[in-house]
Amino acid sequence: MADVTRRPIMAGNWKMNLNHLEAILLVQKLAASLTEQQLTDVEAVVLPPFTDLRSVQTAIDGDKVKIGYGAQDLSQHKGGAYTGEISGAMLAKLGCSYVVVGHSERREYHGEDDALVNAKVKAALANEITPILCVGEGLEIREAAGQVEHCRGQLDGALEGLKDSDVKKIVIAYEPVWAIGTGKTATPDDAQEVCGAIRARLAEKYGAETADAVRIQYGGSVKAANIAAIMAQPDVDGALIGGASLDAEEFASIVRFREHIQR
Ligand SMILES: O=C[C@H](O)COP(=O)(O)O
Repeated sequence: MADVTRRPIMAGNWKMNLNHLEAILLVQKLAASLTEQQLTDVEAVVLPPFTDLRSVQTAIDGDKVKIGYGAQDLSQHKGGAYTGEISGAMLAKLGCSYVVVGHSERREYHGEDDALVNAKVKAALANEITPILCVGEGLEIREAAGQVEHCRGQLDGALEGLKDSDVKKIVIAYEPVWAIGTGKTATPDDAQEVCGAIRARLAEKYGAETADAVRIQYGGSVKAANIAAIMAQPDVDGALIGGASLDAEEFASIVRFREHIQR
Protein backbone atom coordinates (compact mmCIF):
# COMPACT_ATOMS: atom_id res chain seq x y z
CA MET A 1 0.00 0.00 0.00
CA ALA A 2 1.26 3.50 -0.80
CA ASP A 3 2.32 5.70 2.10
CA VAL A 4 -0.74 7.90 2.52
CA THR A 5 -2.12 9.99 5.33
CA ARG A 6 -5.84 9.89 5.86
CA ARG A 7 -7.37 12.17 8.48
CA PRO A 8 -8.99 9.99 11.16
CA ILE A 9 -12.75 10.35 11.45
CA MET A 10 -14.75 9.51 14.58
CA ALA A 11 -18.50 9.63 14.01
CA GLY A 12 -21.06 9.30 16.79
CA ASN A 13 -24.29 7.68 15.67
CA TRP A 14 -26.80 8.63 18.35
CA LYS A 15 -29.46 6.34 16.84
CA MET A 16 -32.95 7.04 18.35
CA ASN A 17 -31.61 8.78 21.44
CA LEU A 18 -31.67 12.37 22.78
CA ASN A 19 -34.26 15.05 22.09
CA HIS A 20 -33.21 18.42 20.66
CA LEU A 21 -32.54 19.96 24.08
CA GLU A 22 -30.39 17.02 25.18
CA ALA A 23 -28.64 17.23 21.82
CA ILE A 24 -27.56 20.83 22.42
CA LEU A 25 -26.17 19.92 25.84
CA LEU A 26 -24.18 17.00 24.47
CA VAL A 27 -22.68 19.06 21.64
CA GLN A 28 -21.72 21.83 24.07
CA LYS A 29 -20.09 19.35 26.47
CA LEU A 30 -18.24 17.72 23.59
CA ALA A 31 -16.97 21.06 22.33
CA ALA A 32 -15.76 21.94 25.82
CA SER A 33 -13.87 18.64 26.08
CA LEU A 34 -11.86 19.02 22.87
CA THR A 35 -9.31 21.62 21.81
CA GLU A 36 -9.24 23.19 18.38
CA GLN A 37 -6.01 21.30 17.66
CA GLN A 38 -7.59 17.95 18.60
CA LEU A 39 -10.51 18.74 16.31
CA THR A 40 -8.07 19.58 13.53
CA ASP A 41 -6.06 16.38 13.92
CA VAL A 42 -9.12 14.16 14.08
CA GLU A 43 -12.46 14.82 12.46
CA ALA A 44 -15.31 14.50 14.97
CA VAL A 45 -18.83 14.11 13.64
CA VAL A 46 -22.19 13.73 15.38
CA LEU A 47 -25.14 11.99 13.74
CA PRO A 48 -28.28 12.92 15.70
CA PRO A 49 -31.91 12.04 14.93
CA PHE A 50 -33.56 14.26 12.27
CA THR A 51 -35.49 16.22 14.89
CA ASP A 52 -32.24 17.41 16.53
CA LEU A 53 -30.44 18.57 13.40
CA ARG A 54 -31.56 22.19 13.41
CA SER A 55 -30.58 22.59 17.08
CA VAL A 56 -27.24 20.88 16.53
CA GLN A 57 -26.57 23.14 13.54
CA THR A 58 -27.33 26.24 15.64
CA ALA A 59 -25.11 25.06 18.53
CA ILE A 60 -22.18 24.22 16.25
CA ASP A 61 -22.43 27.29 14.02
CA GLY A 62 -23.15 29.64 16.92
CA ASP A 63 -20.05 28.57 18.85
CA LYS A 64 -17.99 28.11 15.67
CA VAL A 65 -16.94 24.64 16.79
CA LYS A 66 -15.11 22.35 14.37
CA ILE A 67 -17.48 19.42 14.84
CA GLY A 68 -19.17 17.99 11.78
CA TYR A 69 -22.72 16.73 11.78
CA GLY A 70 -25.06 14.74 9.64
CA ALA A 71 -28.08 12.45 9.55
CA GLN A 72 -28.63 8.74 10.07
CA ASP A 73 -30.56 8.12 6.86
CA LEU A 74 -32.03 9.87 3.84
CA SER A 75 -34.59 9.14 1.17
CA GLN A 76 -33.55 7.89 -2.24
CA HIS A 77 -36.21 10.23 -3.68
CA LYS A 78 -35.67 13.88 -4.54
CA GLY A 79 -38.95 15.05 -3.03
CA GLY A 80 -42.72 14.76 -3.33
CA ALA A 81 -45.37 12.42 -1.96
CA TYR A 82 -43.23 10.20 0.27
CA THR A 83 -44.75 10.49 3.72
CA GLY A 84 -42.21 10.46 6.51
CA GLU A 85 -39.18 10.70 4.26
CA ILE A 86 -36.37 13.28 4.39
CA SER A 87 -34.52 14.23 1.22
CA GLY A 88 -30.84 14.84 0.64
CA ALA A 89 -31.64 18.42 -0.37
CA MET A 90 -33.32 19.02 3.01
CA LEU A 91 -30.25 17.70 4.82
CA ALA A 92 -27.90 19.77 2.68
CA LYS A 93 -29.94 22.89 3.49
CA LEU A 94 -29.40 22.15 7.19
CA GLY A 95 -25.65 22.06 6.60
CA CYS A 96 -25.25 18.29 6.97
CA SER A 97 -21.88 17.07 5.72
CA TYR A 98 -22.52 13.37 6.34
CA VAL A 99 -25.30 10.82 6.19
CA VAL A 100 -25.23 7.19 7.29
CA VAL A 101 -26.38 4.84 4.54
CA GLY A 102 -27.05 1.12 4.81
CA HIS A 103 -26.68 0.78 8.57
CA SER A 104 -27.42 -2.83 9.58
CA GLU A 105 -30.41 -1.63 11.65
CA ARG A 106 -31.92 -0.10 8.48
CA ARG A 107 -31.12 -3.24 6.51
CA GLU A 108 -32.62 -5.50 9.17
CA TYR A 109 -35.65 -3.56 10.47
CA HIS A 110 -36.55 -1.63 7.32
CA GLY A 111 -35.69 -4.20 4.66
CA GLU A 112 -33.07 -2.04 2.92
CA ASP A 113 -31.28 -4.03 0.25
CA ASP A 114 -28.15 -3.26 -1.76
CA ALA A 115 -30.14 -1.62 -4.58
CA LEU A 116 -31.81 0.79 -2.17
CA VAL A 117 -28.52 1.49 -0.41
CA ASN A 118 -26.99 2.23 -3.81
CA ALA A 119 -29.81 4.68 -4.62
CA LYS A 120 -29.31 6.39 -1.24
CA VAL A 121 -25.54 6.68 -1.77
CA LYS A 122 -26.28 8.38 -5.11
CA ALA A 123 -28.88 10.68 -3.51
CA ALA A 124 -26.34 11.77 -0.88
CA LEU A 125 -23.61 12.44 -3.44
CA ALA A 126 -26.02 14.36 -5.66
CA ASN A 127 -26.50 16.74 -2.74
CA GLU A 128 -22.79 16.94 -1.90
CA ILE A 129 -23.24 15.04 1.34
CA THR A 130 -20.67 12.37 2.19
CA PRO A 131 -22.28 8.98 2.66
CA ILE A 132 -20.97 6.88 5.53
CA LEU A 133 -21.68 3.56 3.87
CA CYS A 134 -22.08 0.67 6.33
CA VAL A 135 -21.28 -2.94 5.52
CA GLY A 136 -20.96 -5.87 7.87
CA GLU A 137 -21.77 -9.52 8.43
CA GLY A 138 -24.08 -11.23 10.91
CA LEU A 139 -22.93 -13.90 13.34
CA GLU A 140 -23.82 -16.88 11.14
CA ILE A 141 -21.73 -15.54 8.29
CA ARG A 142 -18.83 -14.83 10.65
CA GLU A 143 -19.02 -18.36 12.06
CA ALA A 144 -18.87 -19.72 8.52
CA ALA A 145 -15.86 -17.43 7.84
CA GLY A 146 -17.79 -15.65 5.08
CA GLN A 147 -17.22 -12.08 6.33
CA VAL A 148 -14.88 -10.88 3.57
CA GLU A 149 -17.00 -12.22 0.75
CA HIS A 150 -20.19 -10.87 2.33
CA CYS A 151 -18.82 -7.36 2.85
CA ARG A 152 -17.32 -7.30 -0.64
CA GLY A 153 -20.77 -8.15 -2.05
CA GLN A 154 -22.44 -5.36 -0.05
CA LEU A 155 -19.72 -2.95 -1.16
CA ASP A 156 -20.08 -3.85 -4.85
CA GLY A 157 -23.86 -3.49 -4.62
CA ALA A 158 -23.74 -0.12 -2.86
CA LEU A 159 -21.21 1.36 -5.28
CA GLU A 160 -22.82 0.08 -8.47
CA GLY A 161 -22.59 2.63 -11.28
CA LEU A 162 -20.39 5.14 -9.41
CA LYS A 163 -17.32 6.78 -10.93
CA ASP A 164 -13.89 6.73 -9.24
CA SER A 165 -14.28 10.43 -8.42
CA ASP A 166 -17.50 9.66 -6.48
CA VAL A 167 -16.10 6.62 -4.70
CA LYS A 168 -13.21 8.75 -3.46
CA LYS A 169 -15.65 10.96 -1.53
CA ILE A 170 -17.28 8.12 0.41
CA VAL A 171 -16.51 6.98 3.96
CA ILE A 172 -17.02 3.25 4.51
CA ALA A 173 -17.85 1.77 7.90
CA TYR A 174 -17.22 -1.90 8.57
CA GLU A 175 -19.61 -2.90 11.32
CA PRO A 176 -19.87 -6.60 12.15
CA VAL A 177 -23.52 -6.92 13.22
CA TRP A 178 -22.62 -9.27 16.09
CA ALA A 179 -20.45 -6.54 17.63
CA ILE A 180 -23.05 -3.75 17.56
CA GLY A 181 -24.33 -2.80 21.00
CA THR A 182 -23.24 -6.16 22.41
CA GLY A 183 -20.05 -5.14 24.17
CA LYS A 184 -18.38 -7.80 22.01
CA THR A 185 -15.79 -5.88 19.97
CA ALA A 186 -14.10 -7.46 16.99
CA THR A 187 -10.40 -7.95 17.64
CA PRO A 188 -8.11 -5.42 15.94
CA ASP A 189 -7.07 -8.25 13.60
CA ASP A 190 -10.72 -8.99 12.72
CA ALA A 191 -11.25 -5.29 11.96
CA GLN A 192 -8.10 -5.11 9.85
CA GLU A 193 -8.96 -8.26 7.90
CA VAL A 194 -12.20 -6.82 6.55
CA CYS A 195 -11.09 -3.16 6.31
CA GLY A 196 -8.02 -4.33 4.39
CA ALA A 197 -10.18 -6.47 2.11
CA ILE A 198 -12.47 -3.49 1.47
CA ARG A 199 -9.49 -1.34 0.46
CA ALA A 200 -8.14 -4.13 -1.75
CA ARG A 201 -11.51 -4.40 -3.48
CA LEU A 202 -11.60 -0.62 -4.04
CA ALA A 203 -8.10 -0.78 -5.54
CA GLU A 204 -9.15 -3.63 -7.83
CA LYS A 205 -12.20 -1.79 -9.12
CA TYR A 206 -11.24 1.90 -8.95
CA GLY A 207 -7.45 1.98 -8.77
CA ALA A 208 -4.92 2.48 -5.99
CA GLU A 209 -5.29 6.25 -5.83
CA THR A 210 -9.00 6.01 -5.08
CA ALA A 211 -8.52 3.13 -2.62
CA ASP A 212 -5.85 5.08 -0.74
CA ALA A 213 -8.07 8.16 -0.49
CA VAL A 214 -11.11 6.41 1.02
CA ARG A 215 -11.44 6.45 4.80
CA ILE A 216 -12.62 3.20 6.35
CA GLN A 217 -14.07 3.07 9.84
CA TYR A 218 -14.64 0.20 12.21
CA GLY A 219 -17.88 0.13 14.22
CA GLY A 220 -19.17 -2.17 16.96
CA SER A 221 -18.79 -1.61 20.72
CA VAL A 222 -16.03 0.96 20.29
CA LYS A 223 -15.06 2.78 23.49
CA ALA A 224 -12.13 4.79 24.84
CA ALA A 225 -10.57 1.61 26.23
CA ASN A 226 -10.34 -0.20 22.88
CA ILE A 227 -10.01 2.57 20.28
CA ALA A 228 -6.20 2.83 20.28
CA ALA A 229 -5.67 -0.84 19.37
CA ILE A 230 -8.25 -0.60 16.59
CA MET A 231 -6.75 2.61 15.21
CA ALA A 232 -3.30 0.98 15.14
CA GLN A 233 -4.46 -1.13 12.20
CA PRO A 234 -3.21 0.16 8.84
CA ASP A 235 -6.57 0.13 7.05
CA VAL A 236 -8.69 1.51 9.89
CA ASP A 237 -9.07 5.28 9.64
CA GLY A 238 -11.69 5.92 12.29
CA ALA A 239 -14.74 4.57 14.03
CA LEU A 240 -18.52 4.69 13.86
CA ILE A 241 -19.59 4.80 17.48
CA GLY A 242 -23.04 4.12 18.88
CA GLY A 243 -23.56 3.86 22.66
CA ALA A 244 -20.26 5.44 23.68
CA SER A 245 -20.99 8.56 21.62
CA LEU A 246 -23.88 9.47 23.94
CA ASP A 247 -21.41 10.30 26.70
CA ALA A 248 -19.51 13.50 25.88
CA GLU A 249 -16.40 12.59 27.91
CA GLU A 250 -16.20 9.08 26.50
CA PHE A 251 -16.66 10.26 22.92
CA ALA A 252 -14.10 13.05 23.41
CA SER A 253 -11.68 10.47 24.78
CA ILE A 254 -12.22 8.35 21.63
CA VAL A 255 -11.48 11.42 19.49
CA ARG A 256 -8.25 11.83 21.50
CA PHE A 257 -7.28 8.20 20.77
CA ARG A 258 -3.64 9.14 20.24
CA GLU A 259 -3.29 9.91 23.95
CA HIS A 260 -4.13 6.30 24.73
CA ILE A 261 -1.37 5.09 22.41
CA GLN A 262 1.30 7.08 24.24
CA ARG A 263 0.35 5.67 27.63
O1 LIG B 1 -23.48 3.03 14.24
C1 LIG B 1 -22.92 2.58 15.23
C2 LIG B 1 -22.84 1.18 15.47
O2 LIG B 1 -24.01 0.52 15.19
C3 LIG B 1 -22.12 0.75 16.70
O3 LIG B 1 -22.94 0.82 17.85
P1 LIG B 1 -22.27 0.53 19.27
O4 LIG B 1 -21.05 1.37 19.37
O5 LIG B 1 -23.31 0.90 20.27
O6 LIG B 1 -21.93 -0.93 19.29
